[in-house]
Amino acid sequence: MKFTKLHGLGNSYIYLDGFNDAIPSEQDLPKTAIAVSNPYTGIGSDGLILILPSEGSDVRMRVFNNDGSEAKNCGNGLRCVSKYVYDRGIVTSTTFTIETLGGEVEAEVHPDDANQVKMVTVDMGVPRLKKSDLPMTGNGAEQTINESIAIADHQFSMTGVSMGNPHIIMFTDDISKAPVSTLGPLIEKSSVFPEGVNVEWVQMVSEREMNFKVWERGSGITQACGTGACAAVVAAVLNGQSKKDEEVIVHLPGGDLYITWSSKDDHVWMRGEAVTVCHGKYLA
Ligand SMILES: N[C@H](CCC[C@H](N)C(=O)O)C(=O)O
Repeated sequence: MKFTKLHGLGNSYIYLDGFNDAIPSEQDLPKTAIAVSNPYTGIGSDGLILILPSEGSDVRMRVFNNDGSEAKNCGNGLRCVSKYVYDRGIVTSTTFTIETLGGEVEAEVHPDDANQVKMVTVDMGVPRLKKSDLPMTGNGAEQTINESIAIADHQFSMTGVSMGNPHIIMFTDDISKAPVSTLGPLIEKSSVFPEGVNVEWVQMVSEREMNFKVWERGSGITQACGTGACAAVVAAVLNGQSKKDEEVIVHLPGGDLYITWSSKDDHVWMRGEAVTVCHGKYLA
């Protein structure tokens, strides 16, 4: 099986090109995601991403976490898919649309003088803020903004944001002390989140800068989460820590993303790198 490995700030996936190559059958996709993600017996990644033809958009992206579960969106994946389809001539324009389970987005690649794409901008659309959008249970308020929620004998102040996939954000004064590996999985699997959740901790540096760590639903600790960074900036604005229309630099473990929540159309814009690691043939 032919593949390409790409990463966005160290959040790497194995990409299969459904325009040019054969891809596994539907029922084999979860186990393929688990197998190729394994760093010892597979290729090593945070999951599997399919690049597919689309009925209504230019391209369709499907995302599988390294536990085989299918995600509804993936910001780093969208930037890498954008780089791939432009590099391979699957699209001929520098702007195009990508269909995801979480909705359609618009991407723009920024080729340099040598027509090489390093930076990509994605219009991630409108964040969804209702509890029912994640989904999540809670105190009955329609939105979860700095709401005190009890999980596993802990009390958390949480803000819930969906970017097509669910995110719960907590603010901390010291990101180095965020209990990502211990409390991340407990929150992810809590009954508060019937479909699971991506869990983010944020330390504000200023109105326009934050430090960020993530425990991803279905993949655990990753170097970066693009949808999570978007959700974190939305949460910061909702909590009065940042402002709409002001670009926020998000320092993730694997690098920086630039996020703006526009007041013009309520869309969230994400700008960041996309890197091709290798092309290969998976034989197992
Ligand atoms: N790493 C991805 C998020 C994957 C989300 C997935 N873990 C889920 O929603 O189940 C990103 O860059 O947005």
